[in-house]
Amino acid sequence: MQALARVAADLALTIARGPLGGGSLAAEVGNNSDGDNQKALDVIADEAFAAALPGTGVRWYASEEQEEVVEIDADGTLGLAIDPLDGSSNIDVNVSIGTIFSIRPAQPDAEDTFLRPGREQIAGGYIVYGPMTAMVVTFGDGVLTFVLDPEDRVFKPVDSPKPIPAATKEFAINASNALRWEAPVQAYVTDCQKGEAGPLGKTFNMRWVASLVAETHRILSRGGIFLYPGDSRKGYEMGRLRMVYECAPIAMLIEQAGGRATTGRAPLLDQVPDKLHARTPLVFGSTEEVDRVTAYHQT
Ligand SMILES: O=P(O)(O)OC[C@H]1O[C@](O)(COP(=O)(O)O)[C@@H](O)[C@@H]1O
Ligand SMILES: [Mg+2]
Ligand SMILES: [Mg+2]
Repeated sequence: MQALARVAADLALTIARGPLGGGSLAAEVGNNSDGDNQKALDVIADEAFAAALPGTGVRWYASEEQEEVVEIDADGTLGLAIDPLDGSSNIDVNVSIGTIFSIRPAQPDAEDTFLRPGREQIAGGYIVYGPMTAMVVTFGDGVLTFVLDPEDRVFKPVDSPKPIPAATKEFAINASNALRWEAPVQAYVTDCQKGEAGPLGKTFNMRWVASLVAETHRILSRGGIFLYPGDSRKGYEMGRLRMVYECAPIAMLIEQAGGRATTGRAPLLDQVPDKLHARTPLVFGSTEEVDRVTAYHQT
């Protein structure tokens, strides 16, 4: 955790300086294993986290930016899966971005460490680089929040978020894909949009930041429901978000904060990914609405 915090404090400074560091942090520098464009900051973040890990007890390092698991220390007891830079499309528009991490017991086999249910995580969390930089983490017994003090560059504990309210009137989904969603998701969002006169009987607000960390931070702060379902675009049958280093740690945090996280159909933390970069549909947030989405999938 100290190594993660040190790198995060450095990244927060790099991000805050933007172009003052020389060159664009959003410059395209290649493609990752998922076919995504890699931005300069994706690579800077990945290299910085990997370089900070020797001697910390981490054996296996799995990153969105690397095709395969990397061995750090052969005698380490932990596996670290990481999305070094989440919300890459927001780097050059000065909107919140983040890092998502998941810590697991190391297994003898590199991939087998991560191809297991999210319930086996030791810790899950994120760092959000926004108007303030904060680290939010769970070790399986509630949620802890630390804010980076820019004056001395130390992460300091602050009050934990209150439990996520069970009821909400705010949903988050990339509505540009509406015509391609599966029928249950189309039906649910249409019913949200019908407002008070519709079957849900309340008027909803909508948000879409396009940074999973920022959406999670908002939902931990005031509730809400987030959906990234599968859709009919090629390669998006299972949505966009990756199970091992995006969805599993976020789901652990959300459950620890009293919310719910599912695939739309079943608890996310019970699912077993079939490959390191496997995608999964993700629905999480306030329990009443997440349960409602599950019910729409059952009818
Ligand atoms: O551009 P879209 O389809 O709205 O997707 C936005 C989602 O993609 C992501 O940016 C994916 O993460 P990366 O930036 O790490 O690839 C999420 O943070 C966000 O929720
Ligand atoms: Mg991401
Ligand atoms: Mg990323």
